[in-house]
Amino acid sequence: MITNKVKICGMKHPQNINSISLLNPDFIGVIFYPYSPRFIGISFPIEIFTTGKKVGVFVKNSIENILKKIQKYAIEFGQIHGDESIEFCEELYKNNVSIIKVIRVNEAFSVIQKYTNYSLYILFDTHCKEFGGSGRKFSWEKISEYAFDTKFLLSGGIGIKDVESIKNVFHTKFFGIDLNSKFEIEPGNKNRDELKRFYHKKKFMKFVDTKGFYGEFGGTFIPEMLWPNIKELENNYPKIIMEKKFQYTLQSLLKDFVGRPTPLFYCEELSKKYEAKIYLKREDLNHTGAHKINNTVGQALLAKKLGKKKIIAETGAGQHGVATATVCAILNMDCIVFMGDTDIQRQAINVDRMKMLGATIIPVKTGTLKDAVNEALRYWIDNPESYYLIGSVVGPHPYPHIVSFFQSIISEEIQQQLKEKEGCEYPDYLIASVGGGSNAAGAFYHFLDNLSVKLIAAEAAGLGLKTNKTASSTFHGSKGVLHGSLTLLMQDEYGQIIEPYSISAGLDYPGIGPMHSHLFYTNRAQFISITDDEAIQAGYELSFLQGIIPAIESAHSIAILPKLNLKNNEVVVLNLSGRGEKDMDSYINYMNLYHEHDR
Ligand SMILES: O=C(O)c1ccccc1NCC(=O)[C@H](O)[C@H](O)COP(=O)(O)O
Repeated sequence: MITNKVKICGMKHPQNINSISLLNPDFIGVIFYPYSPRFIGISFPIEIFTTGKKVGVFVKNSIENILKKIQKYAIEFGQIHGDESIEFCEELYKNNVSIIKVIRVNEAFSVIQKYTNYSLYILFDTHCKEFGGSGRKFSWEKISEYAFDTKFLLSGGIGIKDVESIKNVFHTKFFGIDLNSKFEIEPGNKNRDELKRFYHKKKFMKFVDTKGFYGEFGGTFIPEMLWPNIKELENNYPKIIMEKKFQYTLQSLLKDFVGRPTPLFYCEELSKKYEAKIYLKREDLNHTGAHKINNTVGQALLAKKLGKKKIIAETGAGQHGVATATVCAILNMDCIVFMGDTDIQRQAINVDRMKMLGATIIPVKTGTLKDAVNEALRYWIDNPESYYLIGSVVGPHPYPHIVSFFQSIISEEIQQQLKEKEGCEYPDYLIASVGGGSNAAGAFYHFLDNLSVKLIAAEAAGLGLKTNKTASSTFHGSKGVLHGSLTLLMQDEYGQIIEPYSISAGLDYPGIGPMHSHLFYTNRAQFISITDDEAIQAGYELSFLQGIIPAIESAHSIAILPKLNLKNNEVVVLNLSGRGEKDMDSYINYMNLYHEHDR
């Protein structure tokens, strides 16, 4: 389990506190122990704390002093480090102090019992003569002996290298971690960049287990011949992605080449119509016209680091193919794109774009996206020196994890932008369309554990749920293995894949990624099916109301709006995953047919 709570302890300079507050720690600790090099001083302007619950750290202090400090600085928690008597704790408790009792681990855990009635949390720290801030770890195995109900934080020498082991602490009372000296430039002065990297890494390892399962979905179900390729990727990706240099190159490209951050646009007319506050996350404004490039930049850099020179990719709507060809062009890599011939016809302009960017297109006979994936996997078996750059949160582990992580920039930005615009980091509703599910995975990512955010996934119902022309994988799907992972897919009684259909080339995939299957099974996200008709109408509505022609994939999300019972002032964020130029023929043909039918 990876816990969400982080306490950052021991800053003593106002400027430093200010900049660390911007990372939104859950708790900020200041030290009132004069013998500590992190002692906050006698008169400190503590009103500068902007976020996080304030924790005062006290060692062998008197009750009177503790209460005075707590009152003066409006402190919310008293962390006590001495060998306090039970009467001492009781007195603080009676004075409404929320106690964090520190247990220096070399004591028998039975000693904790007497404190549990009066402490809100226990903080386990390494036993040392300084009482805290030693930078030394204790053996976390000992924690398995802890059997009381009070939640605990882990502390003592925790650094950036510990993220993996934190994730492997399985204890129901494990509540948070405390960071201190391992993130310092000098005592009392925290290194914001290092802390940022820690947060980043912690978020990265969230949700998926080490074998690539999201709950019961995911994993690696592949032919033996692919095993070495997958293992090479699995063994190297966390290390490479977390490297400072890799992150620097990735962030620079996202900013200067892709054009991030994309705007969060308030839609006045849509908001009036649906009586809510509706925002669009403008992924359509990315270079190449969709969210797909967030992932291709990341994976192509990863491939380069692995020493690969040739990229292979599949594409449905052509957006992933174009994004891959674009990145290969700028990074000077060979690019082969597999594409179903049905899609080649529907997305002719994207085919031309890929060719112009230098990619080789391999048509897959009588096929769409699923056939393109099959063919790409076959090619990869025969050409293991190449890198398979998957475009959605599908495929064997670690692909769903890698793709969702590279797309998580979407929700990271939404959080920051909502804070600026609404003063709150999260919306009431977050809506995104799901084919394989990469744009939705990115838009949901940082909100997954905030249960007050209602996650809505728009699936393609095609001509209707009751027809055989549909791509609603949750409605028609059952558990099975698709393209290397256990997930929900549309299959017949013999386990053969049912051909999906949607007017949107990007949504007619016969399954959804394992993360989405898990969100569906656990009811964390609601999946709503949208017909071609509804999507096209919604695409026209967004065009004339807001001046934005959406990709038909994204129009499925717009079509969700009338289906929600929105209340005034509820904040809705819709991920506008792509722009509609590539779909002009489909829009126009559909409307012509519609009007012919009317006549
Ligand atoms: O940090 C100090 O100097 C300190 C001194 C005396 C008592 C407590 C102190 N720190 C408060 C903490 O709870 C620390 O964050 C905890 O001991 C972990 O520190 P570290 O080992 O440096 O990560």
